[in-house]
Amino acid sequence: MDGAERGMMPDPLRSLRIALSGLGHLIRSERSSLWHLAASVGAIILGLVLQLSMEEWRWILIAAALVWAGEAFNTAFERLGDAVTLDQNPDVGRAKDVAAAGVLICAVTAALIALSIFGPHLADWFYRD
Ligand SMILES: Nc1ncnc2c1ncn2[C@@H]1O[C@H](COP(=O)(O)OP(=O)(O)OP(=O)(O)O)[C@@H](O)[C@H]1O
Repeated sequence: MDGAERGMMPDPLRSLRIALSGLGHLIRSERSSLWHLAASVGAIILGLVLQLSMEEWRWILIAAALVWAGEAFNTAFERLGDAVTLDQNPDVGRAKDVAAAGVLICAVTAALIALSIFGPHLADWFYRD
């Protein structure tokens, strides 16, 4: 196998490194990522305090992943839009608006999931005798 063929082989470590570098860029460059980070850490702490079940943790994991993935795709669209043109362009503007709508859908869904998991626990905690 020559060098070129080896270059064609999938390298899971390289792919992981690239993905982590993208995640680093997401956290450093997007202010909203800090809110997602705070919300994720907050949900983990609250989940530990309220002693969530395994099933409930699964839903919290899905909710957090939904928001992070939505934000990642939105940021990717923003970068691609900016690479196409920094001038005003209705198609770029519309693409960014639609990507932002995707984030909103993910965030609202995640908030509803979190409410349905934490709500009953918090109600029990507040109203117990
Ligand atoms: N090149 C463009 N042409 C037309 N409209 C644009 C363009 N770039 C941005 N816009 C408009 O401005 C909005 C905000 O775009 P921008 O790239 O500033 O993202 P943002 O929402 O500020 O991103 P974030 O806060 O997540 O970094 C877009 O949703 C779009 O309506």
